[in-house]
Amino acid sequence: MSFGIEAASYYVPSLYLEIKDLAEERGIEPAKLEKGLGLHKMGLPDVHEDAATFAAEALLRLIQDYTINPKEISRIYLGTESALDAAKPTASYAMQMVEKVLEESLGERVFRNCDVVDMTFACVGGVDALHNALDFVRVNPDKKAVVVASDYAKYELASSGEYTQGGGAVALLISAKPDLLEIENNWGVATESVFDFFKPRRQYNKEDLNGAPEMYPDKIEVFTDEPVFDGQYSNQCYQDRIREAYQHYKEITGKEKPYKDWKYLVFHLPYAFHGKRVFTEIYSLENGISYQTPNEQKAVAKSENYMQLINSAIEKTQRASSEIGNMYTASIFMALLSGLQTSFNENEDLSGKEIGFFGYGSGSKSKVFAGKISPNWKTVVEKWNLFKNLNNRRAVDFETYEKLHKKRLSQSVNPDYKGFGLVSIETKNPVLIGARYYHRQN
Ligand SMILES: CC(C)(COP(=O)([O-])OP(=O)([O-])OC[C@H]1O[C@@H](n2cnc3c(N)ncnc32)[C@H](O)[C@@H]1OP(=O)([O-])[O-])[C@@H](O)C(=O)NCCC(=O)NCCSC(=O)C[C@@](C)(O)CC(=O)[O-]
Repeated sequence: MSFGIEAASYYVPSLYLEIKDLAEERGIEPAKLEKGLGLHKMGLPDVHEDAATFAAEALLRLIQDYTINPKEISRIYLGTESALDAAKPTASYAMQMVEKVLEESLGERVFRNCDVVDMTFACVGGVDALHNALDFVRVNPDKKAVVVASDYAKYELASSGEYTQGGGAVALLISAKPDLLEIENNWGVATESVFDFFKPRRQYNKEDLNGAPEMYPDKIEVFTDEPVFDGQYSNQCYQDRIREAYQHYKEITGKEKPYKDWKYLVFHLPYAFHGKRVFTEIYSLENGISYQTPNEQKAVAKSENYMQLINSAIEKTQRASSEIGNMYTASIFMALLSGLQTSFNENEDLSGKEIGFFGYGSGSKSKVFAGKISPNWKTVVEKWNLFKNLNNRRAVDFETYEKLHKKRLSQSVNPDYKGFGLVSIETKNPVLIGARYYHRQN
């Protein structure tokens, strides 16, 4: 029996900022961001959007595009590091929004008996959700589970993370009928507790907080959506963890150079070119290439053989990331969608081809695993129109971007938006303070 991804959907917010506009305002050479890191556009949530609306959009599309009976979904595991509450899972908000839409046709509370939970380990939380969902269907082959990865990657203005911002969600149906990708049960894992990127509770004066200061006492301890991070150290941790997880994968599978069998190498992409920049280490180890300095490592990236590997196995998986930016937990899945959509558009036959995955989450953990493309993969991909949809978004100017970032806008940039949106956050009723209310605009 085989297990894996039966169907997949995504949601990307409809606003974006051109990276060259950001570069100009911040005094950064655009070529560094475009040619050095592979960034072109940065996806941005509108005023009414957050990780819960992203997740709800992706979940609803999954159900509608593939005519799934929601009552057959036994579990919804949501990977996120943009949780809206420290107790009530973001998955419960997303589930409720979708239930409301389905109410008319299917009756109240279609997810009444569904087991819904969030999973958090920075960017690898979505892969953890996938891993657990697969374990669940392997034990219960007649059941289905949904994985949603949803995040808003936000950094402090003018920080080195600012140009990598992005957001959105990917939803996957996991079952014993893997029409898209069959996933094997071998998981290379590497974990080390480090402080490369994290979101601690921090104390603020209420006037320094974004949003609605009237909601808060004078001093408040909150989790903010902007991380504490050390960019170059986080790159090093990412490189170390994927090397260790890949080594572990080799040990448990007995495969000698597994990457050579993989049609696509799908990485967690904090920015488009990250995978190809860090994989030089594993590539060198596998091919007996030694280097002493960072510059010598960079030279490996320019070698003819490595360039060939990038062109055939990595470049197509980067394309969506260049248009969106970091999606944290959803980035690795969007990289998969990007590669498959490109192959679909180019009429390639991927049936039976193997794909290798390199997940990473700061703090830190990596998971390396692999899957095989199913003969039916095109029937899943034909619903996506990924690049067409990315071309239909609305550009905002730099001033609007900064206002959105500082939460200084009270009206949506796109007042005619269609879809899920936050309507209000309770500020008065003491037993409901902070409760979030959503609706769907048709
Ligand atoms: C990612 C960094 C560190 C990048 O940091 P940086 O300082 O912006 O860039 P850099 O110096 O590392 O690289 C710039 C590249 O542009 C090139 N360049 C320079 N100028 C030009 C030019 N004119 N024309 C063409 N190319 C140019 C330059 O040569 C170099 O390319 P290379 O040669 O090394 O391949 C920064 O953006 C950052 O701090 N980001 C936030 C943290 C982050 O994304 N870390 C990534 C690893 S950790 C991770 O992935 C987890 C995460 C972040 O997603 C969170 C989670 O798990 O939840």
